[in-house]
Amino acid sequence: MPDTPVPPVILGDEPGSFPYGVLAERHPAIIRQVRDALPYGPDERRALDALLKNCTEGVIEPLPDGAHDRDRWRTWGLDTYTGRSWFEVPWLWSESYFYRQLLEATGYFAAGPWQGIDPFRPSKLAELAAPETDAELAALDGLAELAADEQAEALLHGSLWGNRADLGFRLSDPGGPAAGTTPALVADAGAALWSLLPPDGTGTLCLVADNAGRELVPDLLLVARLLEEGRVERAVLHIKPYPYYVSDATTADVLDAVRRLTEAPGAAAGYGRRVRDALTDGRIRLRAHPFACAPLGYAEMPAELYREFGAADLTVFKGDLNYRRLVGDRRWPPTTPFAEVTAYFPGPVAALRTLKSDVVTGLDAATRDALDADEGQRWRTSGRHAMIQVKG
Ligand SMILES: O=P(O)(O)OC[C@@]1(O)O[C@H](CO)[C@@H](O)[C@@H]1O
Repeated sequence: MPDTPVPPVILGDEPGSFPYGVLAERHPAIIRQVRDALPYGPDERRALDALLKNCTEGVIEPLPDGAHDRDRWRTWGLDTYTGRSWFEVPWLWSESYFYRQLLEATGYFAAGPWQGIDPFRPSKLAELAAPETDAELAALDGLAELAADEQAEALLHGSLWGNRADLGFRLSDPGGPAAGTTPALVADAGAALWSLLPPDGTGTLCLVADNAGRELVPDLLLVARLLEEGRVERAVLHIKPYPYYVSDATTADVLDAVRRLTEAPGAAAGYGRRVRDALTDGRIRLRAHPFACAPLGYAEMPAELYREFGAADLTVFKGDLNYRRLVGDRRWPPTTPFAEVTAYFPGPVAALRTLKSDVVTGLDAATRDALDADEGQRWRTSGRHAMIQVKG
C-alpha cells in the first residue's frame, strides 16, 4: 500500500483548470485542424461538426452498433459514462474517448474510402520535413567524436527533449525556454537508468513510445545506439494501434521516421539503416497493443502486458500521457516518491517526460518550492521542464 493518501482522479470540470481548457478549447481546435487538413467529404464533415458540438455542449454517446471495439470500450467504462458530460468523467477517459470518436467521424474504422487514413498525418509529415528536423539530424555528424558514454547520454537527452515535439500541445502552447532559476531538468535519474541495463548486454529494453516525428526519430536513434553498442540485445517498441492524441506514433509513423533517417545525408542515414536492419531481423520488435490507447492507467494493464513488461530488463515510458497513465492521473503531492506510485509495475521502469499536465511525482521539496516561487503552478504544464525518473 502506498504511504501517500491517494488523491482523486483528475476531472475536467473546473473552469480555468488545465484539463478543462483541453476539453473546452484544445479538442475543438483539433477538430478544426483535421477538417482543414484533409478534403473530407460532406458525410465526414457533418460528423466532425456534430462531434464539435457534442464534445463541448453534449454528453458522451455510445459507439455505433457493430463498432469493432464496442465491447472493449464497454469493459473500459463506456456504459458507466454514457449520458454524462465530457467534463464530469475522468479527464483521461474523456480525452481518450474523444480521439476514438474523432476517428469514428472521419471514417477511419469503417469499410470505405477513408478507412485507415490518419487524420493527423499531414501535420506529422510537415514536422518530419521541417528544417528543424534537418538540423537535429545534422547534429548526429558530430556525435561520433564523443566518448561512448557521452554519446549515449546525448541520445538519452535527445529522446527526452524530443517529447516537447507534441503537436496537440503546440495547438495551445507556443513554448519557450524555462523561466527563473530552476533547472530545465527537475529530476535526473539518468545514471540510475543506465545501471538497470544488464552489464553483459543481454538485456531487453521496452520503450513505450509517445509522439511520432521529432520525438520518435530520437527514440529510434537511442535504440539504434544501444543495440549497436551492445548495451541491449533487443528492444520492443510499443506504439499505438491507431492515431491518438494528435501526434502519437503508429506503425506508419515508424516507417516514415525510418525513411526520413535513411534518406538524410551524413551519419543519420547509417542510423536509419541500422534501425531498418534491426526491425527486419527482430532485434527491434513493434508492439501495438489495444491497451496503448486505453483510457486507463497501467495499474490496470491486462495480464499479457504485465508479463511482457515483467520479462523486460527495463521499460522506458516516454512522454506526458504515458506518465499520467504510469503513475495514475491524479494530483499527487509533487514529493510523492516515484517508486511508491509505480510499485505495482512488474519490472524496472523509467519515465522520460517533459511536464505538460498537472501530474507530477518524485520532486524534492526544494525543487518544488523553487518552481512554485519562480512560476506559480505554470511549471506543471508549460513543457519547459523535464524529468528522468526510475524505479529499479
Ligand atoms: O504525451 P505527450 O505527447 O507528452 O503529451 C500529451 C499532452 O499534450 O496531452 C495531454 C493533454 O491533452 C497532456 O497530458 C499533455 O500535455
